[in-house]
Amino acid sequence: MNVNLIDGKKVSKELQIKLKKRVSSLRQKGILPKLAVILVGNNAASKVYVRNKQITAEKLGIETLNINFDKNISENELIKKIDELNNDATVDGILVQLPLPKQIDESKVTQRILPNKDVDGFHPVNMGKLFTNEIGPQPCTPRGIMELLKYYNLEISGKNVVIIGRSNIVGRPMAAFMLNEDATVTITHSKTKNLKKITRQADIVIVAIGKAEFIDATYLKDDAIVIDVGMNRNKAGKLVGDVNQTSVSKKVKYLTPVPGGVGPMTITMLMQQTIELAEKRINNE
Ligand SMILES: NC(=O)C1=CN([C@@H]2O[C@H](COP(=O)(O)OP(=O)(O)OC[C@H]3O[C@@H](n4cnc5c(N)ncnc54)[C@H](OP(=O)(O)O)[C@@H]3O)[C@@H](O)[C@H]2O)C=CC1
Ligand SMILES: Nc1nc(=O)c2c([nH]1)NC[C@@H]1CN(c3ccc(C(=O)N[C@@H](CCC(=O)O)C(=O)O)cc3)C=[N+]21
Ligand SMILES: [Mg+2]
Repeated sequence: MNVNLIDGKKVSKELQIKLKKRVSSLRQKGILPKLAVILVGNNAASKVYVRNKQITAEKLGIETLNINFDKNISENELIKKIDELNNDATVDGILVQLPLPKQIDESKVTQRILPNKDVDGFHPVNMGKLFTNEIGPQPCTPRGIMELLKYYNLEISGKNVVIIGRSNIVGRPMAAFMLNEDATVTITHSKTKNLKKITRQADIVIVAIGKAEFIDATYLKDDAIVIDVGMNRNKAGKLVGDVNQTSVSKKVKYLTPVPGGVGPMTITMLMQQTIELAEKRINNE
């Protein structure tokens, strides 16, 4: 059986045509949607993300404010900047790139961003809304994955979904999204025993562990749908996922490639959410 590649680049392009129109209509009303991005230090995955965000925002007409801090910045300095952006009426969305250096408490930073400027959907108020199936800003990567499954008409209701990884960025919110669509959800992590036994029963496997090409065909059943979230550099410096794509593509039914799968969708969802927050300016007037 030949694997079907899930083309995140193509789906992104299609969605971005609609987003561009929404930006134009905002700009006609005098609203310039604006996203502020804070990067501390220079994590490799974060740098890819920052670069691609910049390119896409320009293409769609979204204003960006890029703020770069040295990795030794204090927590107080970072908090001060967030407060400044919270109070800046021209800023619709604030995103702080994760991970942050050790001296900075990630949850403190996440909670400092006003929930109505929390374009990543990581604030506990917004996470709470997601887990109770209410509307609010949502984490972009899992939201993008849901869009991909919808685009390819892949059924979720009643399916066995196994998520590998329990980060606040991907694994945990992914579980909530899937539960909201009536999947039967299992979250696994580094303390999970017999991981293979669990993943081999999954109809849909979402891999977000941060280890280059860790998952091979032996973890999966024949007709599985595999979503590879990983964004790693291999020894040759090439961008690879958490899934051994060569091994897996001989076995499964659907697979997201790296690059060109989940990554572009994360960017597109971030743009969409920035627009959604900017559109609220009209409703709040
Ligand atoms: N494409 C995209 O848009 C995005 C890509 N990424 C990429 O996705 C990957 C994961 O990111 P993120 O979620 O932030 O990573 P984290 O490092 O925050 O979390 C990794 C998770 O994987 C679990 N884990 C690690 N090793 C194993 C193992 N051997 N078996 C089972 N579980 C394991 C950890 O378990 P424990 O909790 O026990 O430590 C942890 O829950 C990275 O490569 C990152 O760059 C991230 C965000 C967006
Ligand atoms: N607060 C926060 N939110 C995040 O969502 C977040 C973060 N911090 N920290 C870093 C990770 C990583 N991440 C990526 C998103 C898109 C690509 C991406 O565009 N990938 C392209 C790469 C193409 C290329 O340039 O080679 C692709 O997969 O096709 C990469 C990485 C978001 N993250
Ligand atoms: Mg830290």
